[in-house]
Amino acid sequence: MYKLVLMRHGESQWNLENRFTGWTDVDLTETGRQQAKQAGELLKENGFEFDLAFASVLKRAIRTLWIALDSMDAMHTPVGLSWRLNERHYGALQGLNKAETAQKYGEDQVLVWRRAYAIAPDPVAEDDPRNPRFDARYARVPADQLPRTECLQDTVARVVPFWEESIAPAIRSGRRVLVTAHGNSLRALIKHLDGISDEDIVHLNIPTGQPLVYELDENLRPIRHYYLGD
Ligand SMILES: CC(=O)Oc1ccccc1S(=O)(=O)Nc1cc2c(c(O)c1O)C(=O)c1ccccc1C2=O
Repeated sequence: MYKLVLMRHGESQWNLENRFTGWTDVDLTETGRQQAKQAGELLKENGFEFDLAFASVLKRAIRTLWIALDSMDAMHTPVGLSWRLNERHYGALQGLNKAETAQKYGEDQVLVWRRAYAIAPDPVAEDDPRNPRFDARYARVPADQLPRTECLQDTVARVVPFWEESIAPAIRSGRRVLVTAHGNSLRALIKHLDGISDEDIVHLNIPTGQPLVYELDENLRPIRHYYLGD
């Protein structure tokens, strides 16, 4: 039996302001840092150790990992970063809060988007500064793979290959793996692991800063999962 630990980053500044964040590189709040520290302490108290950790290339996930590893006294753990673990790209919604979104697009459109699996918001324009192609951290990503908006289906389509190519092989080789990522990129991973339907996945909400432990059989099929600290 293998164990895999997933963790959503702690509270960020734009979580607090109820803004769509997506690929915007906002940092953790002090509360978010505390959550990461407590998660690390919980993992240590429960005897967890890791041989490898993964995170997105967004600082709120990386810092969550750093703080958790630090409180486990395990900052020597090798870390793999990938854009494929980034949060869902929210296109032109990035930066808007609840009022601005409703004002700009109307409540009806918001309700459609909330429940949709395969509908993406308006993309950021090619020359919009928010276009990932202008960000050095994505320089080595082929331009046709870089999103300017995403629906949840798009996020699943770019997270699952990372699972197949990087995370699953590490687990199969006997490494104990920790993944710190985002609400929708973890939804994508969990959808794949548990075989959750397109309709149901939009209702799955993963709490921030709480380690989620998956026990996997020899074929990496989930046997059970539980949150530490419950
Ligand atoms: C709790 C909250 O205030 O959520 C916000 C934050 C910013 C804008 C709108 C809202 S809301 O109150 O309409 N709720 C709200 C709104 C939305 C979503 C969502 O999950 C949600 O809970 C989406 O997933 C979502 C996904 C893709 C496009 C738009 C939305 C969206 O507009």
